[in-house]
Amino acid sequence: MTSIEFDDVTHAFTDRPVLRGVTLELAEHRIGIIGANGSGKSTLARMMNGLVSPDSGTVTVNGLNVAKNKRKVRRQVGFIFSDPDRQIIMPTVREDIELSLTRVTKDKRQRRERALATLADFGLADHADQPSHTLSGGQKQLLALASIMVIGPSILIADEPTTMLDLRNANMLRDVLGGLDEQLVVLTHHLDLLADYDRVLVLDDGRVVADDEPAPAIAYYRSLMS
Ligand SMILES: Nc1ncnc2c1ncn2[C@@H]1O[C@H](COP(=O)(O)OP(=O)(O)OP(=O)(O)O)[C@@H](O)[C@H]1O
Repeated sequence: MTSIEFDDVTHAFTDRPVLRGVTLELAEHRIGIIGANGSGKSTLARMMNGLVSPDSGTVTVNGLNVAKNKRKVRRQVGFIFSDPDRQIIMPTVREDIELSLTRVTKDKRQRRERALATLADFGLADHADQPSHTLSGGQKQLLALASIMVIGPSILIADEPTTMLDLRNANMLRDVLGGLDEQLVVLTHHLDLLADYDRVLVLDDGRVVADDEPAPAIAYYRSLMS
């Protein structure tokens, strides 16, 4: 069982407060975070793997203070963004997965075997030797996800993972994310994505203003935006 805890976390960029005393314990399997542009969602998410550190308060992941244990935490917390091109590094699809696997095994043959098995798991088996930049947007996002999951994180944070995808690919990614056993935290403006999640938080101006099941949390957000 994984857990992410925020204890009275504040943060400001230059002088502008972005998070204002956030206290949370996130232990559910699938959690959504919604809120207006600039409400602080990405900042909150980036604190979960040490990309941003709090000005005051603490963030703890599986019992580890993130600010003091960034390396250990990053092995446990995977992160995907809207734009998979930010995460795809190698010329071919298989090589990209193999690069991630250098963190897991030194054995080249094992890396190749595991890369091919992972590509099959993520529906990319037929694309193993394709140049990564020629994949469709949906396939690129699957590759970015596969490259993260192959390292074996216990938590996945997805920051607007469907923003660049058409409806078919967004639905496909929703299903792939929904099938993961790992704890999942998704930030999104695609509210439908969260319909069967366990918990949805609404952020507004750096504060958690609703924390509920998806339907009431989304209804609250809609009322806030109207
Ligand atoms: N590196 C930075 N330097 C300065 N200001 C920043 C930085 N990162 C974020 N901000 C500011 O912090 C505020 C919160 O940004 P954040 O990205 O957390 O919001 P968000 O809720 O994820 O927004 P969106 O839905 O648009 O992605 C915004 O006003 C943003 O301009």
